[in-house]
Amino acid sequence: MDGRAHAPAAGTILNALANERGAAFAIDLETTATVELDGSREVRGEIGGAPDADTALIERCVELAVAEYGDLTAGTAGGTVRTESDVPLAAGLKSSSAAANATVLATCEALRVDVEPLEACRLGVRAAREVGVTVTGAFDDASASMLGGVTVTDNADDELLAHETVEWDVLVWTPPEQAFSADADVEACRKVASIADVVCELALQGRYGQAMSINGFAFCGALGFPTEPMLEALPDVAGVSLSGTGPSYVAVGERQVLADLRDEWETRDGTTWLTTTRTEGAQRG
Ligand SMILES: Nc1ncnc2c1ncn2[C@@H]1O[C@H](COP(=O)(O)OP(=O)(O)O)[C@@H](O)[C@H]1O
Ligand SMILES: O=C(O)C1=C[C@@H](OP(=O)(O)O)[C@@H](O)[C@H](O)C1
Repeated sequence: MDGRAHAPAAGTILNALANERGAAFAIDLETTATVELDGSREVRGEIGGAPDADTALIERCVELAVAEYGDLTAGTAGGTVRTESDVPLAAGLKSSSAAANATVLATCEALRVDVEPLEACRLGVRAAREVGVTVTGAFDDASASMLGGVTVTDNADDELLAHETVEWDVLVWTPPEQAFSADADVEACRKVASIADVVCELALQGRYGQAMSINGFAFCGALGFPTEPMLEALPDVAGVSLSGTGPSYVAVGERQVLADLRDEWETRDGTTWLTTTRTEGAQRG
């Protein structure tokens, strides 16, 4: 019983580490998961190109999806899961959400069951909480990846507050470091909670660019990332922010403005992508 699915990465509008409310937008980088269920009673995970990375998240996603939707008497417990990804791991671009969503959907495909997208998304969030790769559950990132477009969420109860389709050009810069969400300084983030409340209000009003830039300054301050990349982007972009807990930065705005900014961001080490938002979220097949 085989299944395959893919899910996009995302960039940040509001980091949920301050007040558990978050907002994110799907971007055109993606992760593909392939699941084979063989009744072997154990799930073995593999991450393409990263043999030493932690496979607990995708293994737990398969286990939970089989337990929830599989017929265990039909020999579905156990098997293999493999991801292939364009999304750098632990770079603030929601590699974990993309991997979890793709894996849950690939398992549903292998089981030949239809599951409502937000239900599948919440299962991946549960897996992320159980294996400890998240602080709040990151339903903001997971829902943006699952649905496409922008989502605003309350991660305290995995509630979707807003979902909007957007078509933006996006510039991403990923320095050559990693920053695992589970290691983030949550106490420092909580100090900017009153600023995060304002960012949330702006996001709920659809003022995403302003929301992003305020988020960026607040969380660069709280997490100790430089604001220079943001100042290089402003005032010409519509919005710019540290993405997630870093180290990546994302900017949105006119394509030519972003192309000029890319020339500046490219003088630093790392990788830049001039890409777009994704209106279509995670898909089976
Ligand atoms: N392609 C992938 N396949 C399987 N697991 C992945 C993949 N990408 C990320 N993960 C899981 O997510 C963890 C990183 O999550 P996190 O620190 O939140 O980074 P990000 O901001 O990229 O989501 C990794 O340690 C790994 O467990
Ligand atoms: O673990 C979490 O609860 C979160 C991690 C952060 O994202 P990254 O995983 O991209 O750093 C953050 O932006 C998100 O709102 C919540």
